[in-house]
Amino acid sequence: MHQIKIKIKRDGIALPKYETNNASGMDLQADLSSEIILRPGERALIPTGIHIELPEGLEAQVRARSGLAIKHGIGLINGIGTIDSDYRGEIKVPIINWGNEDFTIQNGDRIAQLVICKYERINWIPVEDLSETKRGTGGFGHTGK
Ligand SMILES: O=c1ccn([C@H]2C[C@H](O)[C@@H](COP(=O)(O)OP(=O)(O)OP(=O)(O)O)O2)c(=O)[nH]1
Ligand SMILES: [Mg+2]
Repeated sequence: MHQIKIKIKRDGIALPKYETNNASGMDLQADLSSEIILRPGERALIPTGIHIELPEGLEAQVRARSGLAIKHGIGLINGIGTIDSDYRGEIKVPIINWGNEDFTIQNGDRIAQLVICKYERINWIPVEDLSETKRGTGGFGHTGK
């Protein structure tokens, strides 16, 4: 288990936690002074009140919660949010209401989840030719349905 530093903006903000024994994600709670109502099609950047310090080699991914997606059409505008290991700002969640009803977010609501992952950094080697493979340049449905 990695020990990761976390700074919370003010008293009363709970640390994100795993909800079950082997959950990969920790839910992120909205840190709001007043509720936000998202009309259908509206988006908002929701603060969480937390800042983290990841070591080189670990990133955090902000992912949607499937229950909110299925029940209310709530998703992340950016697909999966990337929290770089050198980011020290507040983690924020860019959410959108894809549903057809208003969605209300209150302080403390669990709006997304945070997954800590390993990442690799690379150097490019520019070349003229790449190795041959059976797939070659085929893609995007090339192997059939
Ligand atoms: O869902 C997200 C995505 C990003 N971030 C923060 C952490 C991340 O390290 C930083 C930059 O994110 P990203 O690289 O995805 O955005 P950008 O538009 O490329 O901004 P920048 O030019 O600052 O890299 O914003 C969040 O708080 N939530
Ligand atoms: Mg960037």
